[in-house]
Amino acid sequence: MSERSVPVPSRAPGSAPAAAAAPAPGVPRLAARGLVHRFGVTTALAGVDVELGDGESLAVMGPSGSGKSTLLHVLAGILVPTSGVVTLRGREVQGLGEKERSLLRRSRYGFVFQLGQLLSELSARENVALPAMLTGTSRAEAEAAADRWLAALGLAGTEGRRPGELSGGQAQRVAVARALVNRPEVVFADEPTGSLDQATGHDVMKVLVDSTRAVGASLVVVTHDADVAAWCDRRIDVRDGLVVAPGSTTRAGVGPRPGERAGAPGGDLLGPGGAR
Ligand SMILES: Nc1ncnc2c1ncn2[C@@H]1O[C@H](COP(=O)(O)OP(=O)(O)OP(=O)(O)O)[C@@H](O)[C@H]1O
Repeated sequence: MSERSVPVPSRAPGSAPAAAAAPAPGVPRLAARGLVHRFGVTTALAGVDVELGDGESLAVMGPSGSGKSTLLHVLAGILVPTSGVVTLRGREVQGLGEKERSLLRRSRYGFVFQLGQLLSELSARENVALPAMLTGTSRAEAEAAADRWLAALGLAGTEGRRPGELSGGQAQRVAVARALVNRPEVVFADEPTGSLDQATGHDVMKVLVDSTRAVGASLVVVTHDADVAAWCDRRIDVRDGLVVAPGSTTRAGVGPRPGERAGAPGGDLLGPGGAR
């Protein structure tokens, strides 16, 4: 798809800019070397190396218990690895304190998890606005940005609804909007379609991949589903805490995505008449 066809909302005035400097040539956006993570006597990661380029999407596959979620949590600074190094644009982050890691996660990363992650007492608008408010954007500006994101992802008219009043697919689109409202550098998604039927999961993956790419973010997707992994530029397989099939390409650059007609414009997230 054409990146220009994705209607990315402009940044709200006064909203927190991505904290990143311009990327240094040859430095991966996110990288890990020799990651080991143990939970007591269980070794969840046994020495993982991984790199993620600017704007690249990476699927992490593997059987249950192989270490996929642990890898995502360590890459995202949710967990501190037992040993090994994680760098964001060349800067080590695994040694940061909890407060700094929390700030890093809020301001430079976005997260999409399985269904049920939205705050049930808040409206769709408030759920999306929250990360912007947590990084210093005023409520009015954050909610205006939230409305733009919801409209861009095909959810105009649902702003005031609570998660319980949304379909599963709509709720995951709200989650994608929430992950992107701060224009993160990396989006981490753990089984983002895990609770959805195949057709709805396809729609959510399309929105996730297209909109993440449109803001220039890189994407890590943990999944059991090869169809979900096929949306990503690259795939790694994790077994027993090790990467066993690094770098196999699942979608050779420009080929149509699953279910997408060859030659069809892929990025019309707004539907007919919705582009601005
Ligand atoms: N908080 C924890 N405490 C103890 N052991 C844990 C914890 N989290 C994960 N583990 C163990 O670490 C290993 C890797 O778990 P992880 O959740 O990363 O696997 P996974 O590949 O994501 O699995 P699934 O696909 O089932 O979600 C497993 O043996 C798991 O039981």
